[in-house]
Amino acid sequence: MKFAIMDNRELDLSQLPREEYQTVYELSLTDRVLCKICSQPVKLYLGISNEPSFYHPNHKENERCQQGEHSHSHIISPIEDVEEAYIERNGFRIPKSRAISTLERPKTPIWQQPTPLKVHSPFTYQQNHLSSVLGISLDAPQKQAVMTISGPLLILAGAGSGKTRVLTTRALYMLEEQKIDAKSIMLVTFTAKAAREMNERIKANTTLNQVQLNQLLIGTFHSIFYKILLHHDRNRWNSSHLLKWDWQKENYLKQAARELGLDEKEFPFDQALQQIGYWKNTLYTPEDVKPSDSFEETVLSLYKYYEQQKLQHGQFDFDDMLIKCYELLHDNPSILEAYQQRFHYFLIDEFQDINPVQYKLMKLLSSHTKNLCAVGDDDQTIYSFRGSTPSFILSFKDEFPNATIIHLSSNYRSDHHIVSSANAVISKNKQRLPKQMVAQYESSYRPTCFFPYDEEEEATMIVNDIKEKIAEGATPNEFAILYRTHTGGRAIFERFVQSSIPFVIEREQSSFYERKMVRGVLAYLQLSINPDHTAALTELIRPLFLKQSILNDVKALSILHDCSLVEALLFIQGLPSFQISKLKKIVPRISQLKKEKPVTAIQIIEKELGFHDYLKKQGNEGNAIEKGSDDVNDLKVVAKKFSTVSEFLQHTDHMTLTQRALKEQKTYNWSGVQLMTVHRSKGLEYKYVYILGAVDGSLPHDFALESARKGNNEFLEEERRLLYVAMTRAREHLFLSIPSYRRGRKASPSRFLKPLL
Ligand SMILES: Nc1ncnc2c1ncn2[C@@H]1O[C@H](COP(=O)(O)OP(=O)(O)OP(=O)(O)O)[C@@H](O)[C@H]1O
Repeated sequence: MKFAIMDNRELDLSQLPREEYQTVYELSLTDRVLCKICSQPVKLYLGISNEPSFYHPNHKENERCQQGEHSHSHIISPIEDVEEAYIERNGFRIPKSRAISTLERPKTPIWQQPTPLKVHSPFTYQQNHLSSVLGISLDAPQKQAVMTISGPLLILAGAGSGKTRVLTTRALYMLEEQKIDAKSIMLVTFTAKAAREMNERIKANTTLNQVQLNQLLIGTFHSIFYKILLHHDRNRWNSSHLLKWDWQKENYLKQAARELGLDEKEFPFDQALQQIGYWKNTLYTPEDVKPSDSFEETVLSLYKYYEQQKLQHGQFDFDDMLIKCYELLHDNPSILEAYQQRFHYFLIDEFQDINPVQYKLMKLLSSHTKNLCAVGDDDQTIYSFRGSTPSFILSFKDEFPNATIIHLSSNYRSDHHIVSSANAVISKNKQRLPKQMVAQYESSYRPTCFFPYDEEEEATMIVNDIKEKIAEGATPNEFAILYRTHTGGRAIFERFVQSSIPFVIEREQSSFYERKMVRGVLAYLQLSINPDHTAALTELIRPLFLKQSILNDVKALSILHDCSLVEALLFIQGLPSFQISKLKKIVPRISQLKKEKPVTAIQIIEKELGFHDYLKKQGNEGNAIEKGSDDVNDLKVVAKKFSTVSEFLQHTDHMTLTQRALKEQKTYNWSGVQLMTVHRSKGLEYKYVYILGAVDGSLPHDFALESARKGNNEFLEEERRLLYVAMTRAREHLFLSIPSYRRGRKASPSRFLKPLL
């Protein structure tokens, strides 16, 4: 049905501006929207596959009223309603009441049909000759990869081509057929999960007993090389000396910042830590670094201090596990020899993500036998910010001239249309080995783009689509929703919290509302409702450019003058005159904010209450990936859905507490729809995959576009690889969301998809 009544106003979906669909949808969930025919509550359908429409949850009622709407269509023609909605006064047409539907055609498209991606290459089935090795079926290149044991070997395994199957079968083949001593094999993975999986698969297929199996070394780089360090100096490398958490490292950086006279509250320490990690993983000591700008110059000073402090306190971090192990082996030939006597065969998974220190370690260890088998896909390098680089794959043949290179190019995971469109995307990268993945089957489904209005509607449409599919028999575990950055998952997380569908989110992820800038804006709103909100006042100190030490004065002043904490700001002594006049302007405005619509209140906070200046200052500090202004724009997208500040704050509190509770849960249920960043999805596969925000600015990320504008395409290529990884996670159904608006601004489809649209 296209018509409904809400608060005595008629809603006509052909006239309703698209930006209001989400609000009407949410109100329809609370029975505020009524059927035009029978006056019973109706819901708004907002999904992917069908056009939005009003419907009765009860099927019979729905049919009856639908027929009623058709037969009475002349009564409810939008034109007639338009006429009725106006009165003439002094020659002007004035609306009788504030109608939610506009009379002009909305500028945003009412509804755009989901569009399948154009797939240019037809499916040509090439039947692979499969044969069995130890009962595991393999195609010819897979088999060759399994059976090539001696010498350097690079297995270039495209997405879904059976890399994991090959690695585990290869290990089994070495143990079972070649009778190679388990002790002499080292298998390195990137994640503990991958290591566990390989272990289990090998265990399930081997005839070796547990003791023999335990001699096979399978682990992550960190676990393996940390064990070596521990073995050589248990005291020095005792885990109690490990700087495990970022906050521990940040403490050192903050100490250094204080000594350097940096404004501790303003500096992006997380970004600095990332930069230091990058230098360490590329084996750049503080002495080797040549800073390229003022930010790097500052970080270099912090880096020096950080390393000195660690040394003084006998501590180490995760990066040191690899660096110090490399130094140990490199500087002590006898120790290296001892390990070389034990290990003769080396297998490395996810070789495309190897960083210089990891590469050097493996090269050194395998230098005696050169039995180094690396499995990777240069198209899936997505960790360059940690120092990973595809260059080790690209130059493998130069490093090992007699290396065997095997290409696995059959994709067993995904349907032809998914493989073919992913091929079309990645083929535009320049820094890659040319190759094409070939699918093994074709289905009637096409990867599909759909066009929500914004992030909120995107989340609603996806959750409803999943509900429909579950009703048709799918299970929640078969779905994954992928986003570019953690903040990109905010709306979808909220929609899942409000739904009854089980879902799983990365556990360590903090709530969007706990981000620094968001906390800052919310503090104004919280103080507007409660001017004695101590935590909010603490947050407000930073955007007001006041010293944290002033907080105690403010508390004392509020007792002395018997006023609220906010009012006490006006009694602070000794401030420069510009700050006094600023506070005189800001303090009375804060209490008025609660009368505004939340989105208007945020605009006032930004423009009139000085938050914009604060943001600008933050923006200059080199935080390229996650800008504070983006967070504020995201917050405005949420705020738009609420009509009062207190409702909005209730929502933000509820979401923060829910996410905190998830984080703190002792037992965790891993079953449900998976919500994760694209980075996290690597190596995984799902029947249904939804990619959020396939628009410029999101995927590719803004910072990559910015970098490309300055002539550096490196990051843009990595963004394309991210999209490739995301698309190739899907087995049968792939949905790409192209919202018309993102962060409140008009968005355009990802440039990576343009050839396919
Ligand atoms: N020879 C084969 N016959 C049948 N199915 C296969 C074969 N090889 C791999 N597969 C299946 O293809 C899918 C992808 O395999 P796998 O996960 O090992 O790929 P991958 O190369 O690790 O993928 P990615 O790098 O994209 O994560 C799995 O479901 C696997 O069982």
